[in-house]
Amino acid sequence: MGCLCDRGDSSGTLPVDDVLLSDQGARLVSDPVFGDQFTVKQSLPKHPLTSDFVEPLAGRTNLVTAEFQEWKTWRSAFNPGFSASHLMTLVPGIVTNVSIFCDILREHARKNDLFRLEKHATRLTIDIIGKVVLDLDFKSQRGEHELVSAFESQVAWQPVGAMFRPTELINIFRPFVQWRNTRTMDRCVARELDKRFATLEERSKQKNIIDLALNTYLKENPPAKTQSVNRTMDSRFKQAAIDNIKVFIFAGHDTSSSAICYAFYHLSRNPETLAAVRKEHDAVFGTDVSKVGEIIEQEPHLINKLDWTMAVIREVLRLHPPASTIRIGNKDFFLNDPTTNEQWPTDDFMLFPVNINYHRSGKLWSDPNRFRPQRWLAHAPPPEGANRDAYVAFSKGNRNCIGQELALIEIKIVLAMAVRCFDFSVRYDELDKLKGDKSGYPSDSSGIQEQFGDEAYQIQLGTAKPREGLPCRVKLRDV
Ligand code: HEM
Repeated sequence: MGCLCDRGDSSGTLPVDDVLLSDQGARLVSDPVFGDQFTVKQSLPKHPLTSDFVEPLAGRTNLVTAEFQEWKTWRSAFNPGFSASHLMTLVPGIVTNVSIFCDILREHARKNDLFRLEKHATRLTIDIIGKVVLDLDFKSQRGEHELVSAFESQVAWQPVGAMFRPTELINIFRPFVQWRNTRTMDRCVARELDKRFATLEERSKQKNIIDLALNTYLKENPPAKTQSVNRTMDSRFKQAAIDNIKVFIFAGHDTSSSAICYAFYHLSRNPETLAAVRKEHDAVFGTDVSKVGEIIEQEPHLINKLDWTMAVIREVLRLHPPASTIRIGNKDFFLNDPTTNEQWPTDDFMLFPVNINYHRSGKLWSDPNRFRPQRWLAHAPPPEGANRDAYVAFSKGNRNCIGQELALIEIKIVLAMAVRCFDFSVRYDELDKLKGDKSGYPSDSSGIQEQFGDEAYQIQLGTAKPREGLPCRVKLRDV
C-alpha cells in the first residue's frame, strides 16, 4: 500500500491512499478537499463495479448506473416525484405502514420475545416504497408478496455480502437463482406497467415513479390522434422503465431500513438523548401517544419541527452510512493537492470517497467515534458542531441521493410514532438463542464482536446493515 499524501490525521488516516484491488488500483479518498474534485466540481462516471453490484437488482438501464444524457433524461423525469409538496402527500401512506410496524412491535413486547429488528424494518420500508413507486400495497409486513420475496432473495444471493450462507459457497446455484428472481421481479413490475399504461390518459396526472416513467414515454412518443391508448409500449423503453422502477424499490428501502435499525440501537444506548427526543415529541405532538399518527396525517409539516430527531438521524447516518459512491478516473483527470499543487493521475483508477473515513476522521470531527447528535443542532457551531462538507451519507454533487428527503421523512415518522411507546434493548448477549431461526444470519457469537465499540457493526447485505439483523427485545412503556 503506497500513500500519496502525508497529511494523515491523528488516527493515521491519509487524505488520499492507494490500494490494489484485484487487478486494479484504487485511490481511497478520506477528505472532501479531494473527494469533491470528482463528485462535486466535476462528476466522474460511476465505476463499472457499481453496475456489477446493481445489475442483479435493477438491470442495466437505471438511474444509479446511467451516465450522460440517459441519466439526465431519467433524473429530470423522476425529480417531480421528490418535490417537497409531493412528498407531503405521501405522509398518510407512510403513517399507515408505520402503524402496522408499531403493532408488530407491540406483539413482540407482549410476547417478550427475542427478534431481529432488521427484518421488520426492511418489510416496513419496502411497503412504503411500494406505495411511492408503484402506488401498490405490498402488505409484506403481514404476509408475503412475490416481488418482495424475489428482492429479498436477490439481496441474499448477492456475491458480496451474506458469505455466511453455506449455499453461497456453491456458486453454481447463484446464476440460476438470480435469473429466476429477475424474471419474477420483471414480470411483477411489467404487469403493473401494463395496467397503468392502459389507463394513463384516463387518470389525473400522478407523481409516483411508475407514472412519471410512463409520462416520459408519452412525451417522447405522443399517440397519434387516431391511435388507441391500448397500443403497445416500445420494448426498449419498457425494459428501461422496469429497471428504473426496480432501482427505486431497492435503493428506496434497503438504506432506510438500516438507518431505522441504527436509530433504535443508538437511542437504546444513550438514555439522555432518548429523553431529549421523547421530550421533543411531547412538545410537538402532545402527550397522548396514541394520536401521533393522526396528528401527523393532518399536519404533516409538524415533522419539520423535530430538531433533535433529525439530529439523531444525521448522526446515525454519519456513524453508519449504508451506501457510498465509486467513480472511475481517466487520463485527463488529475487529483490536485491544493496545499502543494501536486497532481496525481487517475487513469484507470477506482476513486473511492470512503464515507466511513470521512465521517470518523479526527481531523474533520470532534470526538468522531462517539454518538453525539447534539453536534447537528443549529446552536452547536464548529468545532463542536457538524462538518457538513465532510458529510457524504447521501453522496454529494449532481449524483447525490434523489430520495434523501423521503428517507428523512419516513425515518422521522417511525421515530415519532415508536420511541415513546417502546423501550428497546439490544441483545447481542442472547445471539445464540437465535441460531437456526432461518433468517440467513449466522448467529455467530465467536470471534470479534465489535468495531469502534459497537456490537452492531456494519456488514454488507445489499447495502450495509447492522450485524446479525440487530437482535433485540422491546417493552411497552407506560404512557
Ligand atoms: C437513509 C436512506 C438513504 C441513504 C443513506 C442513501 C444514500 C445514497 C447514496 C450514497 C447514493 C449515491 C450512490 C452512488 O453514487 O452510486 C444514493 C443514490 C441514489 N438513491 Fe439514495 N439513499 C437513501 C434513500 C433513498 C431513497 C428513499 C430512495 C428512493 C426513493 C433513494 C434512491 C436513490 C437513487 C435513485 C439514487 C441514484 C441517484 C442518481 O444517480 O441520480 N435513496 N443514495
